[in-house]
Amino acid sequence: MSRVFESPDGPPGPARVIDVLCGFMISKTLFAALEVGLFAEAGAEPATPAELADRCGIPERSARAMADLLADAGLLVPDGDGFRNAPDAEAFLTGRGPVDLRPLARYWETVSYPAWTDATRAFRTRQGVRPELDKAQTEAYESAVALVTTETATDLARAYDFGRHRRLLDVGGGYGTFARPILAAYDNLTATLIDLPEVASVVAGQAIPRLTAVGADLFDAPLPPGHDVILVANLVHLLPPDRITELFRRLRAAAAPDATLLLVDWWRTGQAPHPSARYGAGEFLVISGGDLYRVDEVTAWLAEAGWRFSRLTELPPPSGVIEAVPA
Ligand SMILES: C[S@@+](CC[C@H](N)C(=O)[O-])C[C@H]1O[C@@H](n2cnc3c(N)ncnc32)[C@H](O)[C@@H]1O
Repeated sequence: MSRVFESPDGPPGPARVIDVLCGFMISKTLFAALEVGLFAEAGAEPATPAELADRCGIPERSARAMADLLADAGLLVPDGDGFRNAPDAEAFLTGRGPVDLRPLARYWETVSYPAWTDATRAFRTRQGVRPELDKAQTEAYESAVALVTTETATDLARAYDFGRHRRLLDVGGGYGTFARPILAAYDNLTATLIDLPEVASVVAGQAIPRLTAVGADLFDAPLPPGHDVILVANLVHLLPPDRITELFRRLRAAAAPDATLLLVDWWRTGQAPHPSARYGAGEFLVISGGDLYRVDEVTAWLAEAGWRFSRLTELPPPSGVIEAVPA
C-alpha cells in the first residue's frame, strides 16, 4: 500500500479505489470552498494561498490544503506560486458564468450529505432515510430541483400541445417550475398546483397569473377535482412502487372523464441510466424510498390503478413524458 501510483504496465494498484473511497473528502472540501467563496475570489489570474486566505477570511494553511485538493480534482489549476480557476469551475462555481451551480451544491451540502450518512440502511431496507426538512433545507431542496428541472419544463411546454386542455393540475409542482412556462405558452389554461404547505405557500406568494397553489399532503387530502390534464413531474421517482400505485389511484378518482395524465420523469430505458441521471437512483432512494423506474413497470402500475398508457415522448435526455388516459 505504500506505493499507490502504479505504472501503466504493472498490475493494478489501489489509487483509483482510494480516490473513490475518499470522494466524500473532495465533496466536503468543495462545499467548504464554496461557502468561504474560494472560487468567486479566485479567477483567471493566479492567486497564492496567502492571497486566497486573505480574501476568504480563512487561515493560510486551510487555503493551501483546500487548493491542493481542489487542484488535484481539476477544479483549480496550479500556476506559478498560486492557483487559478479551471474553466469549468469559473463557468459554474463563481456566479459569473452561464449557469450557477452553487444552489445545487448548497442542497447537496445541507440536505443530501447529512441524509446519505444513513445510506446503508436505505440500501438494505429500500426505505427513505432523509429526516424532515427545516425551512432552510426545504428552500435549498426546492431551489435545487428548480435548477435541475427548468429546461425540461420549457421542453414540455414546447413538445406537448396543451391547447386542447382547459384546467391543469400540477401534482407535487414544487416552486411552479413547470406551471410557469406552460401557463405562459397557453393563455387558455388555468392551473392548480398542489404541494406540501411549506412549498405551496412560497408559490402562492409569487402570485403567478391563472395559478392557484394548494398546500396539502397528496396522500392525506382529497385531490382537487375537475382537471382535464394532470401533470406529475419528477415525483414518481421519489416514491416506492406501492405509493406510486396509490398515487395513480387517487389521481384516477379525481380526474375528469376525459383527462390526460402526464408523467414527466427520468425513466430508466436501457441497461444503465443516462449519464446525467446516474446519481438519481441512490438519491431518490435515500430521500424517500424511490428509484429510477422503467416505463414498462410504470405502465403496469398505471393499469392497476385504472389508467391506460398511450405513449412515451422523449424529451431531451434523461427526461421523457408518459401519457395515459382513463382505462
Ligand atoms: C422533485 S420535486 C419536483 C417539483 C416539480 N414538479 C419539478 O419537477 O420541478 C417533488 C415535489 O413533490 C413534492 N411532494 C413530495 N411528496 C409530497 C406529498 N406527499 N404531498 C405533496 N407534495 C409532495 C415535494 O415537496 C416536491 O416539491
